[in-house]
Amino acid sequence: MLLGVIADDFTGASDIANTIAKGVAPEGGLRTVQYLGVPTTDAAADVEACVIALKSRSIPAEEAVEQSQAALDWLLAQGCRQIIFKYCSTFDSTPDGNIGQVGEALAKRLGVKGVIACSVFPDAGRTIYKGHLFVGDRLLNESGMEHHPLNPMTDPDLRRWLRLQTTEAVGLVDWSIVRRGPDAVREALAAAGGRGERLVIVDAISNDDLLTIAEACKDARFLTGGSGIALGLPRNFIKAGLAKGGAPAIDAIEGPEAVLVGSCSRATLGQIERHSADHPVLAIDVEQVMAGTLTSDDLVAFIKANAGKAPLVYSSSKPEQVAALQERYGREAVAHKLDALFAKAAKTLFDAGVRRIVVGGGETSGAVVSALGVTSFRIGPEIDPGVPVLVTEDGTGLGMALKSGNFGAVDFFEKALGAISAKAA
Ligand SMILES: Nc1ncnc2c1ncn2[C@@H]1O[C@H](COP(=O)(O)OP(=O)(O)O)[C@@H](O)[C@H]1O
Ligand SMILES: O=C(O)[C@@H](O)C(=O)COP(=O)(O)O
Repeated sequence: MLLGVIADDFTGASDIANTIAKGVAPEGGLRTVQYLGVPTTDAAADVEACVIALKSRSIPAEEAVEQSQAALDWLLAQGCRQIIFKYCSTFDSTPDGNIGQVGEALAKRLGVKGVIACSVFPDAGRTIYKGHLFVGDRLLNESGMEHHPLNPMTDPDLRRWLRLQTTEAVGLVDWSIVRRGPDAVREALAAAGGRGERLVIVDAISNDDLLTIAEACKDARFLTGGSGIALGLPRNFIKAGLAKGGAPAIDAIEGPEAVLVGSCSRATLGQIERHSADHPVLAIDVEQVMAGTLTSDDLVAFIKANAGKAPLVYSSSKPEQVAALQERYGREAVAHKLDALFAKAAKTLFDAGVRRIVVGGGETSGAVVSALGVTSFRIGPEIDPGVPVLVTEDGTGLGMALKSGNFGAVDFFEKALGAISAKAA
């Protein structure tokens, strides 16, 4: 086993699994499996990269650390040479955690300092300059992420934000160093470690910068960041003769379909609007869900009645409506109720024969996949940057796409259903 990843949510896990499986031309990627939770058995002999999806982004920090340590134990037992802690490209966390606590705990356990913390993902518009995170041409705190239902991102200065979650100093390797190449980055990280900086924000504004950083981290035991940091890592192993490379391939999945959306992110709202122009969509009335008068049976009935037409159900609302619902019922209570609603609907639909399920939202995906009892996925082709086709390994023939809230082109939902059933070229 070459590469082991601990991801703090399910969409994030499939994002980085996609990056590793795809790699970069001409070498290609690694044979990658995504596990849902810490596996209880060893990985298959042909697997070169394992991504463990946790649901630890929004839980208390001590629990997130505990789960991440358990994932690390398993990855080390598989013989992984390099470990990554994957978090969101928009640095999703609160002043209470969990990126800092988990990153520090894993780094301490592995006995390393001067560890990169880089959430850059240029293909999805995320760049870091002078330690400040941009989404497209806006700073993080003006990108829509300031309205996130669970972790409003109100500060684009990642060193300052991360420092709220760490016990040790946080460093910065800025772009003037990154542009000088891999040796300069390696030296700067070593110097940061020498100063006692455990985690170090690293600037990057392009995929070329990420390839520089990956080369600098060729021998690093531990990295933290978004999926972008993995871009050049398969190539390191392939060039060293430790893996063969190539493109990901899986079987096409046919069968009835459903699109379930709990993400309230800006990109998702646009995708729902687009989908509703020529497909049946059901807007969930959250007040009715909270009152118990709208249940998963209503979602299931709608999906079944519209089989074959790419039916979509969503709870997603605009920021002011989300705020009003949270004010009335409490943030956790609404999220919990909606996650449970989608989870139950997905399980009923799967039992009724639905075999292509597309989910919008990280927390929502975690709830759905857990309810379906899926333990691992093989990684297929990329649908849009950061979102691959996933097919269950257990022979149930379930094809899925787990879309991070802010990912995907405007026609994502229709495209994803098509990609799951598309035969390999
Ligand atoms: N209308 C709503 N009001 C409040 N919270 C909502 C609403 N719809 C969904 N949610 C909750 O908001 C959270 C969205 O997070 P997530 O699914 O991770 O999406 P994203 O990927 O956009 O972050 C979920 O826990 C979901 O249950
Ligand atoms: O890094 C990213 O942006 C994604 O991989 C990710 O983690 C998305 O999380 P959600 O927005 O909660 O889906």
